[in-house]
Amino acid sequence: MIPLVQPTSSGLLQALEDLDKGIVSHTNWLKMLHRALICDDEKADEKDIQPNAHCNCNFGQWYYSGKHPELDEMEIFAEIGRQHQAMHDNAREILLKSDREEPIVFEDYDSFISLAIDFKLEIRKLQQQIIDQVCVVDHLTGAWNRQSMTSRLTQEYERVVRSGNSCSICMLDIDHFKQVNDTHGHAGGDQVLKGIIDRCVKELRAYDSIFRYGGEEFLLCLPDINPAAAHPLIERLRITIEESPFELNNGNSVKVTASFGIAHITPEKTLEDVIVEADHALLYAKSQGRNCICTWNT
Ligand SMILES: Nc1nc2c(ncn2[C@@H]2O[C@H](COP(=O)(O)OP(=O)(O)OP(=O)(O)O)[C@@H](O)[C@H]2O)c(=O)[nH]1
Repeated sequence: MIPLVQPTSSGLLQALEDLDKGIVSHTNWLKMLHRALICDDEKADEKDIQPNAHCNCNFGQWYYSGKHPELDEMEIFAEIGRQHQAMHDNAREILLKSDREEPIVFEDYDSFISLAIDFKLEIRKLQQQIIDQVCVVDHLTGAWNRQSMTSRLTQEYERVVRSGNSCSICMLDIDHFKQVNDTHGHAGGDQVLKGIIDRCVKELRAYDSIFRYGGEEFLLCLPDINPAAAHPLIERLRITIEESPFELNNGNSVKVTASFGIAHITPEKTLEDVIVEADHALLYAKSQGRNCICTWNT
């Protein structure tokens, strides 16, 4: 199953922009390099002849800055770094040959230009991966978004039907959240939403997933858990939310509670039925005074 949450995407969106700048600056760099090689009155940039030219260009400075931890863990990002260095190393060799007035054979040129093309294609591939990731994640909380929920839950439903394994879903809704916004502002409310996800990550299992279902409502998918075991797991989460105050950036501390509705996936029900059941169970929990769990029994 997919993990609980993904890192929030503001860093990734910034990376998309920075990668675009990398493409633009290297397109300009290629133009200047060709000029230096072709036009008699143009000289190569001294920086391009240095052994560490790949660290000194704008993209290189950004690449080695360590300011994008989300990318540093991606294999494709490491590959881009290798290609970028190889491209600069090749350019340096060509420029030095030109300086020494040695012939630049077509193999030298072809290998250099292939590296330059591959570098650009690899950056475009990374950008596509980032876009795919950003599109399935809720930007505020890092939970999976509603668009990704149906396909993920369908996979889980099919697994239950195929293998007979159990799976529960749980609706979580923060109690009186409007009051949090009214008292602490929308920014304070946003911090509480993020804090709820932190508490879910702490209490749920690594293979559970959290989807942002609506404003202050989340759907938890709990695979391989029998109906009897789902309740104690969610009870731990309920208590953690109730007992750990949320520290806001403005120095205030807020206490909130949440209500929960649990339903179980079974082959004879549709996925839509199970979501409706969890929703009904949640409404019942609200009607019972909130800060409690209600399980739909069929
Ligand atoms: N800060 C913040 N508020 C949100 C967001 N999305 C929805 N809300 C607010 O969530 C509140 C939900 O209010 P209600 O549906 O009345 O529910 P409630 O106050 O939690 O009351 P109960 O659910 O009945 O306990 C509204 O005030 C919305 O403006 C968001 O992304 N950020």
